[in-house]
Order: sequence, then structure tokens, then C-alpha cells
Amino acid sequence: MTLVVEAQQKLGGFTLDAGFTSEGGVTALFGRSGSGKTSLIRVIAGLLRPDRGRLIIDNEVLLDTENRIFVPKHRRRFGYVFQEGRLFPHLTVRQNLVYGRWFASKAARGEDFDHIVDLLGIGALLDRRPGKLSGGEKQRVAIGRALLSAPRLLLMDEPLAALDEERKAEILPYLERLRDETTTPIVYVSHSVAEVARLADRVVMMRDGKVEAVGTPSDILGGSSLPSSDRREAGAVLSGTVQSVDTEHRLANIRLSTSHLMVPNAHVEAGRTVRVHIPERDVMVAIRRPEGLSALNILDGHVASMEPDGEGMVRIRIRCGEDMLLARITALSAERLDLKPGKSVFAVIKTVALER
Ligand SMILES: Nc1ncnc2c1ncn2[C@@H]1O[C@H](COP(=O)(O)OP(=O)(O)OP(=O)(O)O)[C@@H](O)[C@H]1O
Repeated sequence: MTLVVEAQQKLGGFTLDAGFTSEGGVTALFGRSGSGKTSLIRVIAGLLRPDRGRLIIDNEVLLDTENRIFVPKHRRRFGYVFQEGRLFPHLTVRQNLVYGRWFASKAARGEDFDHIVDLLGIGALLDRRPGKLSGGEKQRVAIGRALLSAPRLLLMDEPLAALDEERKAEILPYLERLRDETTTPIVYVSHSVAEVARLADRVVMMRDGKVEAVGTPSDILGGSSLPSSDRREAGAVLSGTVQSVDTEHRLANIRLSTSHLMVPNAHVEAGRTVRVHIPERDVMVAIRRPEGLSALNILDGHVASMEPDGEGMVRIRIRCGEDMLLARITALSAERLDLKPGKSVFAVIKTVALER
């Protein structure tokens, strides 16, 4: 799949002038409120017709203002999931899902209902009406309905924004499965560093209507290109495998390249590949292995690099096997500990930092 998006549009005093390409997987449109993410996804959806722009998917031109091509929304064969599930309240979950399938092309109609129901864990909900579902369940049904329309592109605009933290944690593994087990490319709008860290293959960072940077989650979330409002969230994005889940303590044991992390989350399955986001502010550095600490995660590694980061602060990259952690500590602490590249250190991670 190849997707090419370009759009220029004046919206009152705001100018959208943005574009990106995608080769599939999950592309996150990321940026603070008002940066133009929703406007750009609306162009892709066909809900907003830009002054100038192009939209091409697998060589099929759906929008080309220069050549007066504009394929309307209902003929684009895209699926949508919005912040609110927007299910039909008078229909059961099954009927809502089947409604999605009705829009699929004949060839795609064989798309496996059971597989999607299983993928999203909504089998037990089929006979209920939306009024009897939690916010997270509603969103899973909305995703199922969109998938059953066999879309060639799935557009998701802040699908978790209306959910509380617990519901978000419940639904994220399903989104990971969606990413890993379907071939449907996804454009995912979010202003949440944690969501983007976990889900995106590529991040398109927007600011003031323009694309400011494009890269992998670790490129973008590593820090310097993050908007200042998100700098608090800057940190490492590591990939690991769920080794086991301790349901009693609600902890997942995640295997990294040479170490393990205990992550508060009982919703992940053993064997699954997951990403964890470790904000740099939640990493402390010690030169001896600390004892008697409540932190469950103490990783040994060595200082890979150090750079000043704002007044009186230092950002340190700590290599632990193949993984690179980030820590932001005061210059005074770095001096007192005599930190320098190559020095062996222990990274103490506050467990709560992984609870996302
Ligand atoms: N139809 C319109 N007329 C005038 N201004 C508009 C219109 N649509 C959007 N805007 C403005 O364009 C800017 C970008 O809005 P947009 O919704 O695309 O941002 P966003 O990044 O998705 O923000 P959020 O995360 O808050 O949804 C905002 O300043 C908004 O007020």
C-alpha cells in the first residue's frame, strides 16, 4: 500500500499546508491541539475539500485539485472511527457490525466476521445494545464495524480520547492486535505521546498546520522535536516481548534485549510484542545497584552519551544491551556521580512510568 497525501487549505485564520506518504502500517498524525491533525484527516476522508491537494492510494487518484478530481467520501472505501463510537443505539452490537459489512464490496464481504469479533474480543457483547456497553466496549464495536466494511484505509481520529485511563489500557492491546494481525493501513490522529509510542510505525508530527517532523516513534518522542508542552513526556520507546503476566499483582513481565521490565498491566497476552514508553523524567541514575527501593525496575547499562538540556539539566542516554534509555537529571547530580560516557550505571525506573 502506498498513500500520498498533500493538502493546502485556509480555514479562517488558520492555514493547513501539510502532506505525508505512508507505506502501510500505523501512521500517527501527532501534535498539540489546533495543529491541524483533524483537518488533515478530514481531507483524507473526503469530508473537507482543500483549495489544493492530492490524495493517491495505490496509484488510484482520489483527489487532485489541479485535474479537478474529487472522489466523494462514500466512494473512497475508507473506514472511520471517531472519538465517540457513534453506534446505532436501537440496533444490537451484531446488527451494528453487520451494518458495517453492508458497505463492503461484494468481493470483500467474505471478510471474516468471526475473526474480527475475536480480534476485538466482542463475542460476548453481540446481543447487547450500545446503551449497555462501556465506553471501551463501544469503541471496540465501532472499530469492528469499520473493519467489516473491508476498508482499504482505516482512519481513526482520537479514538481513545473520550475514555478514562483504565479503559484506554484495556483497548490498547486490541489496537496493537489490529496493527499486527490485519493488513489494513491506519491513519491515527492523537495528541497522546503514550498512544503514539505504543501504536505508531511512523509519526507525522504537526505544528501550526504544517508537518514539522516525520520519523519512528523513538525518533520523534526522543525529545528535541517534541513541542515544549510535550517535553515532559519525552523519553525512550522500547520494544519487548511479554514473557508472562502475573494476574494477582496485575503486572506484565516484558523481556527487552538483555533485561526485563515489570509493567503494571494485566491486559496483555504472553508472547506478544509490545512497546513501552519510559519518560526520561521517570528515570533516575545510580552508580551502584540500589537496594531497598520500591522501584521494581533497575536496569544495568552504561552511559552512551550526555548533553546539556536546558538550564542546569543534562540528558543522558543509557545503553542497556540493545536498548537505549533516556534520563534527564540535574547537571549537579551528573557531576556528583562523575557521570561520563562509558561509565557503568543503573537506571532506576519508577514503575508507574510504564503504566500506559
Ligand atoms: N471550518 C473552520 N473554519 C475556521 N477555522 C477552522 C475550521 N476548521 C478548523 N479550524 C481551525 O483550524 C485549526 C486546526 O484545527 P484542527 O481541528 O485540524 O486541529 P487538531 O490538531 O485536530 O486539534 P484538536 O486536537 O484540538 O482536535 C484550529 O485553529 C481550528 O480552530
